[in-house]
Amino acid sequence: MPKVSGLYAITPDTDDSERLIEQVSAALDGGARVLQYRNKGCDPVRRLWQASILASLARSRGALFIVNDDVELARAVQADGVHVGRDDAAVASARAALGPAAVIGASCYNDLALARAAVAAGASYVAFGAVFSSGTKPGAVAAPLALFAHSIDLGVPRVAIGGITVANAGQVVAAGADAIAVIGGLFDGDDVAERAATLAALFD
Ligand SMILES: Cc1ncc(COP(=O)(O)OP(=O)(O)O)c(N)n1
Ligand SMILES: Cc1nc(C(=O)O)sc1CCOP(=O)(O)O
Ligand SMILES: [Mg+2]
Repeated sequence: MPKVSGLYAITPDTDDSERLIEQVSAALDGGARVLQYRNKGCDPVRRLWQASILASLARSRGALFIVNDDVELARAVQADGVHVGRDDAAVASARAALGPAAVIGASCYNDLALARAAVAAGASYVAFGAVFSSGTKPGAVAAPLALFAHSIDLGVPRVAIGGITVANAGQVVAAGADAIAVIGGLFDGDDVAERAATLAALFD
C-alpha cells in the first residue's frame, strides 16, 4: 500500500475551480505527496467536477489522492482513498466499500484509544489534531504533540493537522509526525509553491 508521508495538502473550500486548480498545481509542484479534496460547501455537480480534475492532477504528479468524507465520490473519481472522521462513515465500512488496496484515513483528534480502534478496523493512517489552533476549524479539540511519541507502535503513518504553518511545522516533524496536513498555512497566500517546498523539505 502506498505510504502517506511528507506534505499532505488539503484543499480550501472554494467554488473558484480555476484558482483551486492553479493553487493545487503549485502545491504539487512544491512537493506535496498527498492531496485531499475537502469541500464542504459546493454543489454536488461542481464537487464531482473539481474532484475529477484534482484526481488527474495528483495522478500526473505521482501524489496520492484522497477524498474527504465521501466514499461514493472517492469511488466515482477512482481516488486512492477516503478520509473519515467521527461524523462520517466508519473505517470498516469505508474499507469494505473501497477494497483492500484503498488508503483509508481516520481522524483521531487527541485520542490514542480511538487511533488503536481505527487501526484495528482497517485504517491505513491516523490523524491527530488540532496540533495548533486552526483558523479553518476554530473549534477543533487541541491535540498535544507528545501524541506522536506515544503512538509509534500503531504501525501506520501518523498525520498531524490543525494550524500548521511554515513557522511551526518544524516542531511537528521533530515530534515525530509522519506527515503534516495543511490547509490555510499552505493555501492562504500567493506563494503556494514556495510554502509547499519549504514544508516538504522538512521531511528530506
Ligand atoms: C488528514 C485529515 N485529518 C483530519 C481531518 C478532519 O476530518 P473530520 O474530523 O471528519 O473533519 P472534516 O474535515 O470532515 O471537517 C481531515 N479532513 N483530514
Ligand atoms: C479539517 C481539520 N481537522 C482538524 C482536526 O483537528 O481534526 S483541524 C482541521 C483544519 C485544518 O486546517 P488548517 O491547516 O487551515 O488549520
Ligand atoms: Mg469528515
